[in-house]
Amino acid sequence: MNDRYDVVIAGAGPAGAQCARDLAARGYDVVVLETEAEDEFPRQSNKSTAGTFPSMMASFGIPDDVVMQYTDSVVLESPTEHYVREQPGAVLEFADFKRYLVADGRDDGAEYRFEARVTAPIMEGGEIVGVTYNGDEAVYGDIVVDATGPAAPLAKKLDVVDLKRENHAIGIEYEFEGIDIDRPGFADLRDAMMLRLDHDIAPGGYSWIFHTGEDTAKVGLCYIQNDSHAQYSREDFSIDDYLSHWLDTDPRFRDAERIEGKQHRGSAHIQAPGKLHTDRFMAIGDTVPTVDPLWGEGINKCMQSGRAAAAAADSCLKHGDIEPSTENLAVYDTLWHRDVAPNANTRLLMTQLLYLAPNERYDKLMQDLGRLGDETLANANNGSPLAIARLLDLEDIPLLAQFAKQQFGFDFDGLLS
Ligand SMILES: Cc1cc2nc3c(=O)[nH]c(=O)nc-3n(C[C@H](O)[C@H](O)[C@H](O)COP(=O)(O)OP(=O)(O)OC[C@H]3O[C@@H](n4cnc5c(N)ncnc54)[C@H](O)[C@@H]3O)c2cc1C
Repeated sequence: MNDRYDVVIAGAGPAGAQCARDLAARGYDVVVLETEAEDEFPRQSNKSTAGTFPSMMASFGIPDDVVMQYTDSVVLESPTEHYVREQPGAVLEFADFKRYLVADGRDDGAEYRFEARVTAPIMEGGEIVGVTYNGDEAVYGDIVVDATGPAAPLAKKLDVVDLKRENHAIGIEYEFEGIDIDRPGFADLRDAMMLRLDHDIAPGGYSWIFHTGEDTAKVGLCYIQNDSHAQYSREDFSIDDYLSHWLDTDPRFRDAERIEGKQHRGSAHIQAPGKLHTDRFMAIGDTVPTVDPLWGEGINKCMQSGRAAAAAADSCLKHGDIEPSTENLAVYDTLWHRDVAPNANTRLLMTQLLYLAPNERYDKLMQDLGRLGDETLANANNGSPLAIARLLDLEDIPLLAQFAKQQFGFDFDGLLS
């Protein structure tokens, strides 16, 4: 078996598989090492609700047959209010989507090795020249990419990422049938992706119902195990308990039944971007971490990061004599900050502020959104300070004070009294 490639990629998630597609399409020798077995792929890594938008489908040529349901709107819910935004989307069958990315990359010549668990970088002269997998097997490349998601075995060992425990977000989801998808008193969730801000259900996070057809939907929740979670959480409640509590108390689930085998679990780190690459090495997707902090949109972001890494690799490899050194791969960082996650730090602060707000403030936020309209939400979502300011009001001062104390250790109490 060949053990030398232009690029070695660890992990066949959306980020790694997209990076491989782009590199193979440009004619490079690329191998992807994936820890799971091919016949049941994806198993544990089948973790995503996979709600996405037409821009992702068009940019990456994703076919209709991996779509479970096209949607027309995104609904934001609070304990007693909701806000509907018309926005076309698609809920994918994540497993089909992952398998499609692998098959399409292979058609262009990408090589995949399944049951290949990457463990460590192989170093020569202080630079990574390959990786070991399954204990004593080795493969070498001019460039190595870590796309293993939160596992990040290479990026951690190379000190490219420092994933912090306090920034760890966990998520769980089941698929159901028998859901009352248009229940009086609630928003109509037909052809919708709904996100709910409600600390009784997801303390310091959010929950969701994504319609997948007729009376079926993906139902889940996630939260970051940080101060906001601690402030609103119940003692001894696990994430499974929160989901059970929601299912037991929301009338939309009264006749709902779980679809067997359709359970998804996963995690990601929600933290400020740091280093993304070093000599001969790039970290992409959730390894970095790339997932959008506010609404958990990871698929598009991760695939964009895979594309940016492929472009950076190409910019070195196509000339033959340009070393993939830290300096020469810096274009990856530039593309990441410009195209993949612009305003990442502002969005992170917004996220922390949002999840700190109490339930009553969420109700008011929905009313304000109804009044201010889609444009304010879209601009705030993109990190516009003006739009964010429009969504805040005088009643938020205590909240902002608490936020400042948590973030910067700055005590406003004296000023407010
Ligand atoms: C519950 C949940 C719901 C979500 N819902 C959405 C959503 O609706 N929309 C959206 O856009 N995003 C969503 N996301 C986020 C999105 O799924 C992730 O951001 C995305 O899957 C990350 O892609 P990735 O390729 O970086 O990593 P991953 O998807 O984590 O893929 C990593 C791959 O690497 C493999 N691997 C791991 N370790 C090793 C190793 N040592 N050696 C070799 N291979 C390894 C894994 O098996 C896996 O195949 C959700 C996430 C969760 C957890």
